[in-house]
Amino acid sequence: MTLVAGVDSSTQSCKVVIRDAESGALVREGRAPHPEGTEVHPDHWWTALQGAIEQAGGLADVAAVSVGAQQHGMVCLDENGEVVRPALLWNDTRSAGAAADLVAELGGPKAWAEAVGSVPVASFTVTKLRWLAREEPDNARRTRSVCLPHDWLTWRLAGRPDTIATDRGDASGTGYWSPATGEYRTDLLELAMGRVPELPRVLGPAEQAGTAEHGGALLAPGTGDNMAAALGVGMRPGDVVVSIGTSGTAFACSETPSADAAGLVAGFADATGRYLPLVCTLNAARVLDAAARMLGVTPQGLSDLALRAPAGSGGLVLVPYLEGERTPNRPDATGSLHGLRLSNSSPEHLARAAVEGMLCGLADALDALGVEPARVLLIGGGARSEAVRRIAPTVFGRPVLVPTPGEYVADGAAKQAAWLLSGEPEPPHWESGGTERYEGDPTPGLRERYHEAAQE
Ligand SMILES: Nc1ncnc2c1ncn2[C@@H]1O[C@H](COP(=O)(O)OP(=O)(O)O)[C@@H](O)[C@H]1O
Ligand SMILES: O=C(CO)[C@@H](O)[C@H](O)COP(=O)(O)O
Repeated sequence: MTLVAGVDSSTQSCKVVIRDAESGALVREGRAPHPEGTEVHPDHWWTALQGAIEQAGGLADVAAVSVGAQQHGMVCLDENGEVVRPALLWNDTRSAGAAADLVAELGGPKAWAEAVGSVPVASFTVTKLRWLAREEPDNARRTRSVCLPHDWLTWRLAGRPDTIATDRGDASGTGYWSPATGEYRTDLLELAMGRVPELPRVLGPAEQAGTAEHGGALLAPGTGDNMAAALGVGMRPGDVVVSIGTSGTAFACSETPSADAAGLVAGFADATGRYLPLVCTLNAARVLDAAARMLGVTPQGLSDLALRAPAGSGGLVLVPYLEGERTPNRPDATGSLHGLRLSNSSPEHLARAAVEGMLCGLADALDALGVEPARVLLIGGGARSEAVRRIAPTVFGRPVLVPTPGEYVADGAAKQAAWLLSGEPEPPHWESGGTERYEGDPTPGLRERYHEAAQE
């Protein structure tokens, strides 16, 4: 049996799956937590990766490895390859002002959408580099090269060779690489930083990034976590995937690049050579964590409570902007409760309002994609909640399919590794565990009440 490993180095944790390259059967797996915070030293990702690999029984018998990771994070390296400062993550909003400045300086949102497929908000790497140049000029001067979380981990697995590699998917989240042309826009980096640091080489979908320093496994290009999830879940044309992790994302696959001047849809590339229009919110699974904490219950307890309350939570609306928000672009917003009455002042109503509020944000994300999906697939840690699975169709106004709970980002990375080994033109097709279908009547007035509350 030839084994491949896939890594998901996402916001909250690192997961490793080891699968049979031929059938995709799961052989072993491991995981380790990441520290809290929106600014994290990459060494923590490396430590977690080592822990997860060890728990998964090591990589000694693995033929190829691929790393999927959280998108956008700014990793700055000095002339010796040392990390200049802790990475600013995708959910760090301190560069919101820099984003607004950059958008204005290039001539507005349309100019950015045409240049790189996306209008940058604080999540995008380019805005973090502008923030660095303005707020930490010494660190900006010491920065010789800039890369992303998955690029850095792949480079570390390779034993820190002279060059760093990335892929189309993750490059498309920088704000200085164009999915439409497949080229870096170094003029935009110049605009952000006043100079152009060294950048990773952008590999094709099944191109080799290197060889692991220990054990000699081949290293596949890796990609951003959403692109890896698309591959892992076996996305088909017409599918929309809604992922409820630390971020909430809704994405479709497309044969052509997109450029939304309204700035809601990020025009990413995917991990197969195609495109991945995507809408991202900052507030997803952690809204449920916060609600469970406030109510003093476990995630299971929150789900039980939410399912005991009436649809629409008796008019109670929770606007879930606990970390500010990215879509809509409201980096300084906070969460709020609306419509509180004696009749809905119960743990059950609050639990349901948290689930419904979080899902209303994702329903808007789904709508913003502007596609009529043939299937909506629900994945990510939050989809493990029974309440989320049962309430989602009543908020989205359409049935949802929930694949067997699993680590679809790590699985997609494992598929990339198997693809590299196969040398085939398309990634391997592995049998999936099937999906469970959830249906429910749309809740009257829910999204209207949410929109009214979110605008206050
Ligand atoms: N049964 C559950 N019910 C509700 N939330 C859950 C459940 N299991 C996991 N989660 C949540 O999923 C989140 C982690 O999801 P994950 O997709 O792994 O995130 P990320 O990829 O951003 O690190 C956590 O916030 C966790 O609380
Ligand atoms: O910023 C985005 C997408 O543009 C996020 O989706 C990050 O890629 C983090 O993902 P998770 O840790 O929530 O999976």
